[in-house]
Amino acid sequence: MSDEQTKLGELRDRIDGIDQQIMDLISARARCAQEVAEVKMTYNPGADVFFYRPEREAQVLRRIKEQNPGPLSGEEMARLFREIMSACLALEKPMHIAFLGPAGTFTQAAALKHFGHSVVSVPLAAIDAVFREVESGSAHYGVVPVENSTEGMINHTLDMFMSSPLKICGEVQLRIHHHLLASAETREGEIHRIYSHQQSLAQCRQWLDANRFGIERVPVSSNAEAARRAAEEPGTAAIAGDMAAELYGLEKLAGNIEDRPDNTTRFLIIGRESVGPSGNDKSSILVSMRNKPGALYQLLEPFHRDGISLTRIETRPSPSGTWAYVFYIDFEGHMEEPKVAKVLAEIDEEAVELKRLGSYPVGVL
Ligand SMILES: C=C(O[C@@H]1C=C(C(=O)O)C=C[C@H]1O)C(=O)O
Repeated sequence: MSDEQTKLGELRDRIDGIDQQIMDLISARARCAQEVAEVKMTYNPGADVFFYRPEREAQVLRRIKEQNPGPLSGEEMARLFREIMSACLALEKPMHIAFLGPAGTFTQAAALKHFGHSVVSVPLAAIDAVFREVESGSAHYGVVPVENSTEGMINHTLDMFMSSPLKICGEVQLRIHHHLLASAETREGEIHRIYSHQQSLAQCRQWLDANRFGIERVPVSSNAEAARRAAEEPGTAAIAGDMAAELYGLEKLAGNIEDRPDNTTRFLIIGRESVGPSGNDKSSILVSMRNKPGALYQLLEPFHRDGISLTRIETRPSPSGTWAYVFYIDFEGHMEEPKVAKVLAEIDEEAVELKRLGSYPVGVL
């Protein structure tokens, strides 16, 4: 045996030993999580016990990122632990997660990034269908897109909160990389039409103008639908992400064609239960004010006075009348914090309506 082979043999023996230890430890962890579930059931007999605790999971992942010794990056280590927690939780009851489908959308990628792969992900055709599925209890949680760094807010999602009783339970951000995709049978020169979702066409507008000028762009209901069509219709291409490319067996003609390299979409996790404080939280509210001078100032002043940072404010037309507005506001902090509770109580006195959409951990992954 050569020196190289001897050394490799030793290292592989060590890896085998370490793998055995990792497996034993993961199994011990899984048994602990099972015991947590038993304790929750014992102390809440007959209740519909929520095993999943978003604030606790956020704390676990944050600690992993902070204490990770390397050489793996904190993100990578947290991703591995995300999957371990997901598998442990699924021992009790795999969660059903409704998302804006079809299979292969960025929303599905966001759902799996947030919950890990040991969930049942349920594709639905529209944002309001995702809300209904969670409201009815058919799904435990839902995942919907809310804003994109290039294209702005997804108004349909914001407007759903005006009428829905659901809470925001979490957020997850996903870097969005778009590719120009076609089936193996389609040659580049034959492409006469490019399918994609409206948002994605907008996110790649400059690239398309510079590189595929004059080719028809056809908006469809999702990127996954675009990929499905490109797979079926010769002479067409799709703009979509890796998941859709893989699902429909498409080849990449050009990769990462989004105009802005930091192109990111933020998704919300919606559920029926409020989430407790995790130590690093955000909150969202909807407020409608009386239409009088200084109304917006009056709304924002208490936040400023108490040093609460707003992370987003968005204006939407109110469903109740022409030229009436509803403000959608995200800010730092949890509604159970006294300072936040005080500001919200003040706003409640002045507002026509204040709807608390929820407090939730700042996205960790
Ligand atoms: C174990 C618990 O239940 C679930 C599983 C977790 C885990 O595997 O670490 C964390 C939070 C919950 O989603 C718990 O509440 O601590």
